[in-house]
Amino acid sequence: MKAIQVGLLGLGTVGTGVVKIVEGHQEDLSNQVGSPISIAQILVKDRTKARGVSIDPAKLTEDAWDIVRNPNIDVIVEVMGGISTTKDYILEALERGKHVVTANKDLMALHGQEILAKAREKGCDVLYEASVAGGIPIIRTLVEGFSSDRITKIMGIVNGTTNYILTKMSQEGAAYAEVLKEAQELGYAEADPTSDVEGLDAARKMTILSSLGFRANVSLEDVSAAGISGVSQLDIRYAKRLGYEVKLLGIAERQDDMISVSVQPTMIKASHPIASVNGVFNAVYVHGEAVGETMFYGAGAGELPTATSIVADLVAVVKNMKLGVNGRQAQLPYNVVKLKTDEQIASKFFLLLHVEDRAGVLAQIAQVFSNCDVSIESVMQPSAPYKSSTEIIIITHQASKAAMNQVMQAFSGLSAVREIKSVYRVEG
Ligand SMILES: NC(=O)C1=CN([C@@H]2O[C@H](COP(=O)(O)OP(=O)(O)OC[C@H]3O[C@@H](n4cnc5c(N)ncnc54)[C@H](OP(=O)(O)O)[C@@H]3O)[C@@H](O)[C@H]2O)C=CC1
Ligand SMILES: N[C@@H](CC=O)C(=O)O
Repeated sequence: MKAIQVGLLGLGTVGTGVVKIVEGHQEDLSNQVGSPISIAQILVKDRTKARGVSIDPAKLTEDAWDIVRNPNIDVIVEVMGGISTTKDYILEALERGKHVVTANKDLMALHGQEILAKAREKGCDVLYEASVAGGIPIIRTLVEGFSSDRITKIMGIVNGTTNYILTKMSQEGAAYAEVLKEAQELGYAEADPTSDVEGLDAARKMTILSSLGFRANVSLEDVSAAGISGVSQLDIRYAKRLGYEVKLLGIAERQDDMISVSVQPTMIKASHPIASVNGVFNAVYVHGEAVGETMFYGAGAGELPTATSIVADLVAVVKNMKLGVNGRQAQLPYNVVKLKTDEQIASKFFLLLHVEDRAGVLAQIAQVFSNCDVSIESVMQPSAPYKSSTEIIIITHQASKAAMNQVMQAFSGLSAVREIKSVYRVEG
């Protein structure tokens, strides 16, 4: 039985997990696909570096082209990261008839359509389950499990690093910078963690999920993104007091042919199942017209959870090879959708304001909301232990983003409002 030859691009956190699972589960994998799977060559930056697995040094190369151009390699597993050069390797591998499995959301969010078009042309598979939500099989679920339904909402915690940070801030009062360092040490964060904390990693994942879920050509520029670097301990404490948790949520909504996709720190009702998703765990809530509410949960980052998705894709590729049906999964989006305007995007909002401590201020503030057609659900003036009488919290009823922008603008010209400390979308 001829072994399937795999070329592994990258032997970091995820690549090491791939080697462990392919080697540790060899018998089971081979029984499933009908051939042994062999990791024949591995790309690294530095061949002399100590590795977390024992590797025959003869398999290591520092030149990606050695692998991409090797005629004996059947499947390329790309876990090196990067965009431009990595895209060249993948396109060349496809040109040469090799199948590709990747965890690279940056690449798939930016150049997915081009890569999938090449895969179709060449009759090759490009599978990327690990690119979103680590060990949760959410891509397969959206593409296959929901093929019969029309998805109207995808809402999720899709970045493990930021969820780890927010959880530690919320449960242990830990300092942001310290926990970020921990998340890096645990192998959760991106090479440049700015993309985690500023919401770009989640935005890339939401681009992928909304394209697949809505079967539409959503691009990264369509996704508005904000991260967690401005979330304070005070915000988290007030959220808790009001019965909410602060989570970095990706939210994609569709109504007929109009969509909106965003990533932002959000206050979610503590009773919503997503509010109790903690640590490096991710969860994706999907609402379909027919199925109603569903939710998927699991580890969103880390060596073995991510490698599980990679190796599952590898198994799918090899099964397709046996059936001679590679390339059929690379379906291109066919729905033409338009982006909702700020007038059409609605949610509840939380505002923490620093206001002048004098009579009549609340009436002035209420007048601004009323002028902008935003109705107020509740107002709270925190008492001890949050005893500054100059802080007020307002939660609105559903309001459009455009109307809230008008409120903000009006506050910036109102001396009664000294500072807009925080504004959050509210869900649940
Ligand atoms: N970490 C996680 O939990 C998850 C990561 N991902 C994605 O998986 C991919 C890999 O992530 P991760 O394993 O964490 O990254 P690491 O930084 O841990 O590993 C990257 C690996 O690629 C090698 N490499 C990088 N650039 C080059 C290059 N130019 N030439 C040769 N080798 C190179 C490195 O070599 P060397 O070891 O010699 O430095 C290293 O082995 C990324 O796209 C990431 O976004 C997706 C889901 C979860
Ligand atoms: N940095 C990412 C890794 C997985 O995609 C995360 O924290 O979710």
